[in-house]
Amino acid sequence: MIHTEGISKIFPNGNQGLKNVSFSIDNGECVILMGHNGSGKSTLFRCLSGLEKPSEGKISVAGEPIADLNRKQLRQLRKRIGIVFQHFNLVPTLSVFQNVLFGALGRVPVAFHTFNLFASNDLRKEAMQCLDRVGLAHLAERRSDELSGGQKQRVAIARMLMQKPEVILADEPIASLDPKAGKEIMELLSDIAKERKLAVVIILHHIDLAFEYGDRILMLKEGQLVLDASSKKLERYELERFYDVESEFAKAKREGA
Ligand SMILES: Nc1ncnc2c1ncn2[C@@H]1O[C@H](COP(=O)(O)OP(=O)(O)OP(=O)(O)O)[C@@H](O)[C@H]1O
Repeated sequence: MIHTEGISKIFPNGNQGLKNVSFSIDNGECVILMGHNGSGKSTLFRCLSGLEKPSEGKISVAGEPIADLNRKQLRQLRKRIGIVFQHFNLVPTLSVFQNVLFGALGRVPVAFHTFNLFASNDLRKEAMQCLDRVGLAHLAERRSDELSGGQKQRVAIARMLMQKPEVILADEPIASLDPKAGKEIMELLSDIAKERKLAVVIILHHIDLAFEYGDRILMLKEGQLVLDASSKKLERYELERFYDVESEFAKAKREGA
C-alpha cells in the first residue's frame, strides 16, 4: 500500500517538483500516473522509492513512513519495492536465468560474484517459476542481449518478482516497445497487481492503455495532482482535456457544434 499526504518538493535551485500531493493506493490496485514532461512524475517516483525526500508532507510505502527512516532502514525498504525501468537494466552478457536469479540478491546474504555458484536449489527453482510466470521459461539459457525488447522487459519483470516486492513502481515500462509487446507488458503488470495483491504504479503516456489496464488514473500538472479518478467512471474526453490533447474536432463534436 502507498499513502501520501500533502507532499511538496522544492529543489535547492528553487524549482518546485511537487505541490501538496495526496493520494492512497491499495494493495491489488494498478494505478496509472500521467502528466506532461516536467509535471513531476519522476520526482514523485523518486520520493516513493526513497531516493528523494519531500520538502513537506508524509509518505508511507509498504507500511513504512519513508521520511522518518534512516539510511539503513531506507536501504531495507528499497529491497521491498520492485522497480521496472524503461530500458530494462539487464546484464547483457548473462543468461536470462542468471539475470532473474540476481533479483534475489537483496534478500540473500551472498556476494554478487559468487551468487550464481552458491544460490540454493530453492532459489533456482523460484527463478524458473518467475520466468514461467512471464512466459519465458523456455528461454532461460539464452543470453539476455539476444532477446527482443518485449522479452527483455518480461525478464526484467521476472527479476523484479524474484525480489518478492510489496509495491511495484514502473517508469514508462513500454516506452521503447511496439504496440503489441507494450500491451502484453501492461497486461502482465496489471495481472500481477491482482494476483499478488500489490500496489502497482505505472508512469504511462497512452490514454487507451491507461483506460484498459489502470484501475485508477492520476494526472500531475505543474507538480499538482489535478486528477485522481477510477478509470471506470472517467470519460475519455475528460482525461484528454486534463492532458491537453483533446482535438478541436473532438471538442466541437462533443459540444454538438
Ligand atoms: N534535481 C532537480 N533539480 C532541480 N529541479 C528539478 C530536479 N528534478 C526535477 N526538477 C524540476 O521539477 C519539475 C518536475 O520534474 P520531473 O522530472 O519530476 O517531471 P516529469 O513529469 O518526470 O518529466 P519527464 O516526463 O520529462 O520525465 C520540473 O520543473 C523539473 O525541472
